[in-house]
Amino acid sequence: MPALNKNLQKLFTTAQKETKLGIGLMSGTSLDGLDIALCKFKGNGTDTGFELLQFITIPYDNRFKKEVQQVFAQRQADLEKVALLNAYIGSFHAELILQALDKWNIKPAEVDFIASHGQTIYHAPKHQHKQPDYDNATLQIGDGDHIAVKTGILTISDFRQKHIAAGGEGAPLALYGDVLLGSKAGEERILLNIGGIANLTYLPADGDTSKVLCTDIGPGNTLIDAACRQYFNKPYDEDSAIANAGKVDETLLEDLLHHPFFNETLPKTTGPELFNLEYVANAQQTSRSFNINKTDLVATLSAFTGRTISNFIKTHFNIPGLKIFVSGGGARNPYVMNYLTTALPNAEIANTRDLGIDPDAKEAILFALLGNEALCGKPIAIGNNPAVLMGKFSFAS
Ligand SMILES: Nc1ncnc2c1ncn2[C@@H]1O[C@H](COP(=O)(O)OP(=O)(O)OP(=O)(O)O)[C@@H](O)[C@H]1O
Ligand SMILES: CC(=O)N[C@H]1[C@@H]2OC[C@@H](O2)[C@@H](O)[C@@H]1O[C@H](C)C(=O)O
Repeated sequence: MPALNKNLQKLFTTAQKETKLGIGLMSGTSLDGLDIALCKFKGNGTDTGFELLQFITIPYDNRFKKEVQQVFAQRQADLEKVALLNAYIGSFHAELILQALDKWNIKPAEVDFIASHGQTIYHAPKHQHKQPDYDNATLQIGDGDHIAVKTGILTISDFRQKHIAAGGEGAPLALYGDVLLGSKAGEERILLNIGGIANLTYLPADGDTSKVLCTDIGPGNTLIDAACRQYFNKPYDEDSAIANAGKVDETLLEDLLHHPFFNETLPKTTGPELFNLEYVANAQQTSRSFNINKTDLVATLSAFTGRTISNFIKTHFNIPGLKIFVSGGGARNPYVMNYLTTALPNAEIANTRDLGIDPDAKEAILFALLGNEALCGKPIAIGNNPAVLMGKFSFAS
């Protein structure tokens, strides 16, 4: 009988370990940096014991951001650049992981696995691309083999393709971790993540997973960031300084809200392919608000984020005793957070820190958890989402 490939032998041993050390990586649509979460897992599924041991966001420099922006969410892109970036981002992320491990005094050999999201460069759900011959599609780059070979650590990557292959839109994948880490019997909860795009997971008090809903809502920070980059030469509106100095243009705000995306059936996903400055320019044209000053524009876009999130929650989850736990960079945007508090007076709004989950680390933790499930979990049926284990395995040699 031929001998079992050594990688597979090691994989079996790793999968059966009582506790595992895993690194979760997230590089989101905001392109602010790489989130690296070092987590310890015991068990799997609803019995997952989890501890965040270390977390760091390593900011991207402007040169890297500009390179990725050349292809990010672009209908037309240089294919050579895509190929180069796929390898480059894998190697670059590996380098950042090694830097983080060195800082934390941990040897790569102590880490059982890396779960890497990669960098989304194009997200194309069918309701958005509308091409009859094609189904949902999404593309994340930053190849897993490069990470595995450069770090020497088993790497699990490209999680979204399985979700699409099994009938989903490839996102949000947050629901699997949100259900495992965020549910509490007797409490009606929403876990709201305000990243580039805002999404939420509804976790019912009775724990009935068929009632769980996880969906994108619309823009989180993406339009605010785009306007700050374009008109203020700033990566984002730090502490809402610009929005707080501006005045909301109600006519433009109303027009921004008129898009079929907001009436799509749930769950639905989106990205900066739709919510970009062209979207804003079109709304400005229809509402004849081209002349508003740029400070008012940032205020209006911030209100747009607050309005779409609060409208969504009011429409779908008008539930007494609702508790909302916020994560993502948008939780640091006071304008958006104040908007939500005012618009949702019946809900209690807190931070995921109250659940023991660092709000900046949440998405990286969720990918680490998906990696743990890929190694030793079972597919879980949640709502009408595909019951699948996701991720592709890359070995170091
Ligand atoms: N002090 C602050 N004031 C206002 N906004 C802030 C502040 N700190 C962070 N942000 C916002 O958070 C963003 C980063 O958020 P986050 O890291 O959650 O995004 P992401 O992970 O790229 O998004 P996604 O979940 O869409 O993939 C910044 O681009 C900015 O808009
Ligand atoms: C295709 C893609 O990268 N989508 C991201 C993005 O950022 C937020 C929102 O849009 C969400 O759907 C998703 O990420 C999170 C981590 C998710 O899958 O749950």
